[in-house]
Amino acid sequence: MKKILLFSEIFPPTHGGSGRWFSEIYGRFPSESVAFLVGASDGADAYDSQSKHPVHRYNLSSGEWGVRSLAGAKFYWRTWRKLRNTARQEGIHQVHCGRVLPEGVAALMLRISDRIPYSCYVHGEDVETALTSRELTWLTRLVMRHAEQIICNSENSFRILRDKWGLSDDKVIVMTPGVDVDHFRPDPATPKPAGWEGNINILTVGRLQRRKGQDMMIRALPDLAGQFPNINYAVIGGGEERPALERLANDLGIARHVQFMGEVDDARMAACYRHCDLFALPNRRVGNDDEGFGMVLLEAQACGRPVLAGASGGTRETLEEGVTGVLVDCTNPESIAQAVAELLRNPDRLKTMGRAGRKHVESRFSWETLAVNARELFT
Ligand SMILES: Nc1nc2c(ncn2[C@@H]2O[C@H](COP(=O)(O)OP(=O)(O)O[C@H]3O[C@H](CO)[C@@H](O)[C@H](O)[C@@H]3O)[C@@H](O)[C@H]2O)c(=O)[nH]1
Repeated sequence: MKKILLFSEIFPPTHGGSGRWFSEIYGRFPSESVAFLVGASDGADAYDSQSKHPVHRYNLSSGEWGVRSLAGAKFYWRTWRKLRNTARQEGIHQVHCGRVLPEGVAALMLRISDRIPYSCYVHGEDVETALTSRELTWLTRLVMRHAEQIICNSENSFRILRDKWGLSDDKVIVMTPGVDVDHFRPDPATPKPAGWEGNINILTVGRLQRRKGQDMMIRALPDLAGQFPNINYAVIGGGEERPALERLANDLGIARHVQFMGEVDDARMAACYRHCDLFALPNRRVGNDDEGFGMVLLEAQACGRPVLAGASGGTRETLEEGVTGVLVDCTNPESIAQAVAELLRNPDRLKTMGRAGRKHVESRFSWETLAVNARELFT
């Protein structure tokens, strides 16, 4: 069996969609067929000691993804050396890169030095934002040209590669992320999160970054709080936008309706999913940054919750529109407030949607099934 090295900066215990995706899929492969070379992070030792696969950690963060600056060239040189040593030590036959940049550049160097082929994952926003710089466009194209396969997370990402990058269909495959339907499941016996009792709770999970749209939901809150005085907007996740979001809530005079919960562990997060009245990912395109797929929408549906997603990027592929959730233009707070109010006035519809959501993700997005498909594809 060919041995794969999964090479990705983002990997548990760091929170993030791609890291969860890779650990769930490759973690189900036989122990002798996979090794990991992944980003160093706090708490990694405890995580790695539970892994049945060898895990190598390396500090892959660098502000410099271009190759023309000295710092960028040095970063790729160091990263290639680490990748080459790990590949030789583990007897690797193919490298799977978590992203085209920066991981793919080091994998291309390894292909030249050691003739080990590589494939790259594409998430949507990465190949959109690369188009904003000539150097990153050139580098991305170079990495993709020499890759065996490009694996994208959604039909939406597939279309970006085909229409904006001119990639041929035979090189690109769509393999969506999934959800752990055993961990994320309805369970009314779970205690309600603190501060939720007696409130209408709307939940968003994800990094606090502009494309996720937490700001738009906060802007919709003055209108919603006028109609539902006990509304509570719970926000799970950390990120660069937190100070701006807190200021916004204060400026709008609705800070008491917004609960910033920060990063929480999976158990606490599951409790929030289970008890929210509505899960919302009010994503929108910001510049070239757009949501590629949105695993949080699968997690909420797995917990039997109705979902609202922005009508942008690949999020529509996570839900059955009108059946398990709704797609809304989240570029303005008015349309969000209107859609949320309509849903909250109809608790029976919310219940039906939640039940349908659970069935939807069970039948299409369980990791077990997706991992079997991935093994057939890769080994
Ligand atoms: N426990 C915990 N988990 C968190 C937290 N914040 C985020 N997560 C987890 O991090 C993941 C977020 O995944 P996505 O919703 O998919 O968003 P992303 O991190 O921006 O991921 C990118 O890659 C994905 C895979 O291709 C894409 O689905 C997504 O659109 C985006 O491109 C989810 O599994 C979510 O549970 C937190 O505070 N605590």
